[in-house]
Amino acid sequence: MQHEQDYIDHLYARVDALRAQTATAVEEAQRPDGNTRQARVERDVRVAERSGLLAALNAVDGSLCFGRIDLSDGGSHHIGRIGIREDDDERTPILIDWRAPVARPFYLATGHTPMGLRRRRHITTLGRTVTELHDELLDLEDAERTGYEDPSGDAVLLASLGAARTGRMSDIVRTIQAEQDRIIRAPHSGVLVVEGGPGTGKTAVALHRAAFLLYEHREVLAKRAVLIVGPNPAFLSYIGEVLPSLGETGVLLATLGELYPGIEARGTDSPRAAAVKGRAELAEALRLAVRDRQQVPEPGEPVVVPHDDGDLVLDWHLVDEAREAARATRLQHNLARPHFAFRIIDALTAQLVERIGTDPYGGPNLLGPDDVAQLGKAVAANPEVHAAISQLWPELTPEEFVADYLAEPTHLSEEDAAAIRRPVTSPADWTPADVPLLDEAAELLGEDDSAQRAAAEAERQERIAYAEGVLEVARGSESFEFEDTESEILAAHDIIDAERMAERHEEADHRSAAERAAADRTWAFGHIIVDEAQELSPMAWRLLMRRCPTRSMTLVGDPVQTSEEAGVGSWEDILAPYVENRWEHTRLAVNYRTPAEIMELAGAVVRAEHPGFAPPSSVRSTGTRAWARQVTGDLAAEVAEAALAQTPDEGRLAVIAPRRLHEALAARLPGVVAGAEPDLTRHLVLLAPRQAKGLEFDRVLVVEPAEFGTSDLYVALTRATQALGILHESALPPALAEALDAHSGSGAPRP
Ligand SMILES: Nc1ncnc2c1ncn2[C@@H]1O[C@H](COP(=O)(O)OP(=O)(O)OP(=O)(O)O)[C@@H](O)[C@H]1O
Repeated sequence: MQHEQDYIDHLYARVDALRAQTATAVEEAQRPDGNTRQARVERDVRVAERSGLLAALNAVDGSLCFGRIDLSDGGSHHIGRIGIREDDDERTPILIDWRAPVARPFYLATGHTPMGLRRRRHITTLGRTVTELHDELLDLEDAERTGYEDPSGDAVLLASLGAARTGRMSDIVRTIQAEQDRIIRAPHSGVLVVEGGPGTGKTAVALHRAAFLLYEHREVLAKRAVLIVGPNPAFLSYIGEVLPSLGETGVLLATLGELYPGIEARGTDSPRAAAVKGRAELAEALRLAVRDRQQVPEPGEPVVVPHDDGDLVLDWHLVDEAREAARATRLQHNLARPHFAFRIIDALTAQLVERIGTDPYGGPNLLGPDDVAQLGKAVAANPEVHAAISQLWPELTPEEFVADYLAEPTHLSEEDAAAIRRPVTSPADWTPADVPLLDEAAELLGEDDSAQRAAAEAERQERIAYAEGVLEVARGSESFEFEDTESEILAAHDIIDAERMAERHEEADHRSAAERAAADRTWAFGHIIVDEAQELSPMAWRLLMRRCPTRSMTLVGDPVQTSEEAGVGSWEDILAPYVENRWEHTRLAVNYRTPAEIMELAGAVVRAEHPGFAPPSSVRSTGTRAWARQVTGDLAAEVAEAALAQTPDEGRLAVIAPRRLHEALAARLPGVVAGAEPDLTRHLVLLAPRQAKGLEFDRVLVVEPAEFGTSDLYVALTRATQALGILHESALPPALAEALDAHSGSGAPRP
């Protein structure tokens, strides 16, 4: 133990030295040092490089090193959250990043396939103090014993699974299991689907995969960013600390409702409305609705444009011709509009030329080319003409267009139109299901961004000039001790081309790639991870696929837990339109969260609907069975009483109840606000079943389960890591009652 303590002390001494050095460098670099270009360049380089390093060093403090592998050839490596090198001439690695190939046997080696290892050691620390060691012998011939042998090999895993929850997901880097490791390190390209029941570590694996990909493909991914899509804001805050704890910040976490810049979709739809808005047919309906906005007057009812030299007339024939010509460009609505306008202006000018220049004696038109050009300009500048063009082919923003469409939906059955008909009168009315419609509209309408593009090119030139200065400085600056020599922080030295450097650092824009991506609807992400992927509608998939033209994606989900009516039940249905059958499917089968006793109940509930259903097998049992109690008095009062009695001092309790009970419950539960985004860091949390998706708590009280659909009930029952109780007024769903009875045959505890 002392030996490990000494080693860890040495690692921390190195980290402290690096940190002090870095903090001073950041401080110095931030000091105003004149306004010259060179000074600005130097300062930006230093601040950017050192701040990134400092953030990573701070993130891993207290949990730096967690393992050691002893090799058959006598060597050994310590494994940690980041890589660190010694301050010597060889820059000897003294801590190996868990993502490096050298660390891989730590996760995969078995007695059967030892991968060159003699021993695997788990090091547990509290702050900087080593508290426990657990060794696994992988070479059974090896007679040497350390006294820390863990014959089962899973003491560290079981301790972490049984630990009290904090309301924030923690990383699993110490105990990644082999089946999970293979997914985390799977190749970057293509679509990988990870399916598994509740608690099988899908979310954990997805997040560690993001960290791994950022390490392995930093060059591309730091520039293009990784997008992680989760079901709701509470879930994102639940998982939000996992990547920073691994030293990674270059990731954008977002719900679907946040993926249209400028809109915060906080409104709610009825399940039926969300389902209709999510259907793929909406794409065609919107396309046709855009065409409907390109109008021609009825025959015999021309649009008349008042003019000093006599009214100008836009009849059916003339407008139709202009419209066909504009459509023939195959440009999006707003981009084709100038073509339409040009034809109309041309035709109106011809009318004027005809009227003004006609030779009363029958000769050729009296106007010369200059006169005609002059008239054309006057027509083009005429506000009445503009008004007529806008009436026939309006310039539309996606927001205006979708709001108009929702006020009067077209190209849908009357029933579907009625389900989604709703005025959008303020930005607060937008719902998450509207976001894919807005995005679709933006694609159909197009944006005349030629001015922005010219400005961007000018800015790019400026950046290249600036990067030349950056290179000068970067070449002279010292490197860091990160073991990862490919790290973005280090790589400034290797880059010889100022143009690439300009693209890569984009120093003129101080936002990170993730920040820039968040503000840009057309951003192409380097990789997209979708959690609870089964819930997304076909329209949402269209949006996500547009954000990832390379189709480098990891989709994790569990079709059995689908609760959204709009959700797509099968991976084939989701993916076939985009990648046909070119996608990998992989399954996780072990439940690390829910004890076996609870999982049996949850499995029975689903089996009542799907007889062949096999839930994932739980890795542990607690010996504590679930309990249920029928309430005859005031349900909210009894739930509150039970919740308060059982809220742990350490850890978390969730009450999962139908929304209709939330106000009554919130009134009785301290610190709980009905309708608000739940604060998961509180010891007691109130949730509707759908808000519970993806989350977990030490204890869970499920209230009135007869009001939940099967998948919602399955989700609710599988959230507990320790204990589950059920309180109900109405009869229990029969499958649940039966399963509880089977348990109580052996005496289920009733509090
Ligand atoms: N290898 C592991 N070591 C330690 N803990 C793990 C491991 N794998 C998973 N866990 C833990 O198991 C719990 C469930 O994991 P996670 O939330 O990722 O499951 P999930 O499959 O996404 O579940 P759900 O479908 O219910 O959302 C988490 O507490 C996670 O930290």
